[in-house]
Amino acid sequence: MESDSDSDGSHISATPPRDPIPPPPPPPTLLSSNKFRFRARASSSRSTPTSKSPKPSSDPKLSPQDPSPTPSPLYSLPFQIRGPSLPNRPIPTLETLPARHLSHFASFSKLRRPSLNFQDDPSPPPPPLPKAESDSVPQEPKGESVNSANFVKRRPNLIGGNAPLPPVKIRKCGGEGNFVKLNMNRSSKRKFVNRGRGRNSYASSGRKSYRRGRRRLRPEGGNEGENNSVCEEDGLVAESAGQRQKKYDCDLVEAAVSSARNEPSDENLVRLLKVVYGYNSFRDGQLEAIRMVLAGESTMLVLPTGAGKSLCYQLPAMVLPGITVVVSPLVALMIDQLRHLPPMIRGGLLCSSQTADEVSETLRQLQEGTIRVLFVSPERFLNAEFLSVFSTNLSTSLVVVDEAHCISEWSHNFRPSYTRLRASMLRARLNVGCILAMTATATTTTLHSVMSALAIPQTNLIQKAQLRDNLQLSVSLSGNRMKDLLMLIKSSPFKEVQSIIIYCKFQYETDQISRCLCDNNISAKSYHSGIPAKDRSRTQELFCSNKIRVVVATVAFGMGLDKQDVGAVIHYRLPESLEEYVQEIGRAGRDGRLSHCHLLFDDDTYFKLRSLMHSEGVDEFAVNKFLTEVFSNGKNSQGKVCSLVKESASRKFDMKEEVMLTLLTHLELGEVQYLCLHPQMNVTCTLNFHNTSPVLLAEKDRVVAAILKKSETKQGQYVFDIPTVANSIGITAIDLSNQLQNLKFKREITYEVKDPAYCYTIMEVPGDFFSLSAHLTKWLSEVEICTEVGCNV
Ligand SMILES: Nc1ncnc2c1ncn2[C@@H]1O[C@H](COP(=O)(O)OP(=O)(O)OP(=O)(O)O)[C@@H](O)[C@H]1O
Repeated sequence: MESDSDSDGSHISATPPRDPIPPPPPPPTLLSSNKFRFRARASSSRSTPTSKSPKPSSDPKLSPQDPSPTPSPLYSLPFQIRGPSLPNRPIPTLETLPARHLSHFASFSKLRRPSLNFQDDPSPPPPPLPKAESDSVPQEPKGESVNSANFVKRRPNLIGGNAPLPPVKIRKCGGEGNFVKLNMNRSSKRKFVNRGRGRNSYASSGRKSYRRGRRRLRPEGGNEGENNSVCEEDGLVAESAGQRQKKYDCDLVEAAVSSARNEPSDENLVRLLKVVYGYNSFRDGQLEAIRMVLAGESTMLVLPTGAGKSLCYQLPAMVLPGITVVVSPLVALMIDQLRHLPPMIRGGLLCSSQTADEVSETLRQLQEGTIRVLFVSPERFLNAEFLSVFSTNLSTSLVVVDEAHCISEWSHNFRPSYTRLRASMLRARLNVGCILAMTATATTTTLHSVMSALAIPQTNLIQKAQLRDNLQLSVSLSGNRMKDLLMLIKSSPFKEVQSIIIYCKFQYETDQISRCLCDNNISAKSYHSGIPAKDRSRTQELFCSNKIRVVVATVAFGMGLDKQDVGAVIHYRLPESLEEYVQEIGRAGRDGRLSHCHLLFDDDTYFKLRSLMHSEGVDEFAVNKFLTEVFSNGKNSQGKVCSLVKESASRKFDMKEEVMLTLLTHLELGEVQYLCLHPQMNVTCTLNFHNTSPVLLAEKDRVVAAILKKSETKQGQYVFDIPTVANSIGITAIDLSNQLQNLKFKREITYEVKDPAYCYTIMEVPGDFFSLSAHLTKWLSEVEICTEVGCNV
């Protein structure tokens, strides 16, 4: 019933509402060394005009006969599409340039639409795009809704201290790694067989096992995976993880950990790196970060995607005495990180897709000290059972906040529940002094707010250059995106690319495009937060093991994706901000090879996005109405759990869900604590009685009696609000759902729950709703302004 929201990525919100208003004064610069090395360049002299005539296509599905709407190039056209099935047709490109020429992050809303009169462009305009006529090429739907859900927030370490260190005990391991078993896979009939030599005992009891390293996943009795194709993790190291794993020598590892504990010198750390990972040297920024963490210094680490941030907590996790807690925004990301832990580090994860038994088992192993690295979602910090484990004598040495930019309301991935992650809270709840915040993308303002929330001194920022010379960027104006996308993908250089990610804005688009690609014999799958977690996870596996060529995804895909050989990223629509664009193209070419990033630009999306940015502002009246509803139970609700159904509230107040959650989080964590948020849950229950009559059952069971009292009956079914029934008999919603489970187990009832809702307890009713609404609205609009202008980037 409880929904942590950690499972689907749907809570990775889009940028908070924006308002294109003049920029605020720049916040203080952090460190002079922090500068991204992108250079702004509006146009490139490398552009080469082309004027080839279109030839008829031999591809029956794409017969370009119609000289229809001449695509207006924004700039000259260096980008040629040639292929057997296509005419020599230039895709009109805005620019083709390496990624390092990107300007500092800024909002796309600030992009000035380049003039189309070619006055800057001495070259003749390109020939018209030929019209492709194909049954399998659907036309762009007109008038799409833009309201889609897809728019998506010291105690010193003991090294060198006096505290006793636990003995260095390295798990005797072969090639096995950390298994992830989640009930999200329960419905799958497929079983994956671990080809490693052993298995981790910490794993909970799901049905599907994953193995770390190169995903050698073999479906039992299936064809897929028979060739055991391997997901390349590291283009720099030729040998496979399997080969590396064989080289583990537990005694050597134990000795290396022990030396690093006694003296965390560079030499000892490099030795540990070598014996555990097989790498000869640290990458830029890694050693610096590890040294800081081992010295108990909270650190902000900004390294590009694929630069090796994970190693900066994995290695300390082996050396530090207490456990390492890694906060991650997505279950898929946690699973991936868990899989990639070196086999000698025991890992565990807690997420909403696990059963109560799986959660209890993980917590038990945590208390026993079996788990060294625990992955959790930020919502977990609302969970009393989880926090109670840390109030015992469990020693936590390090908290890692992965994708730390989600903390900042100025960031493009702001996630309200990340706001909870403050140094004071972590210190109070986990008794931890050292925090490592990691991100690949952050503006100066984002960094500033993350570091201030986590009390990371400005001097403890490690930020390395984000040069990605191997990314070739291009843009084309597109009249019919679907058709142009197909042409693009079937033409050089994209047709030679094995792994491609296509980013879309809307969920329906991803499904539509993947179907269209499959119709055209291009293996593709869609990925968005509306797809069940197990299917998304399967899609990611298939992509990583090169069983499918294309993933068509919303923003939900890619954070933490460790696939080195993604050869192309195509943006089907303009992303909302340059920051988002940079993060998404960063998934290409992590193996250092030349990779291609193409953006299909169109006026429609540009104006639609721009108007969205104007229209998303929340007005004071709506905030006032929202507050009135939130506190509608007023003082009578003392200690009782109130709920606000997300979907209906969003419609009623015309507010996006993440704006509502932002407001609620502010009401909890602002200057005055007006409320206390609980985990989100489905609050509407529809129940059927089976064996015993409801009245008889109610005589023996007070829960049933309360249900009968507080329900509406609809066609013989009892419909009730879970918090209302729980409040009426003074139990928690969790207790209530446990009792319902019991009754279900005894075959007395069956029930279904729906309507995800924010749940909270009122701590204090605001005295003046008007001034609070004014304050909150002002705060939100400051966020908007700052996000709009890219905040001093
Ligand atoms: N010192 C090193 N030498 C060689 N390879 C390394 C080194 N450190 C890390 N790697 C490899 O680089 C790859 C990427 O590492 P990792 O996944 O930690 O990157 P990341 O920075 O966390 O990326 P993302 O931002 O996408 O999460 C991994 O395969 C890892 O084994």
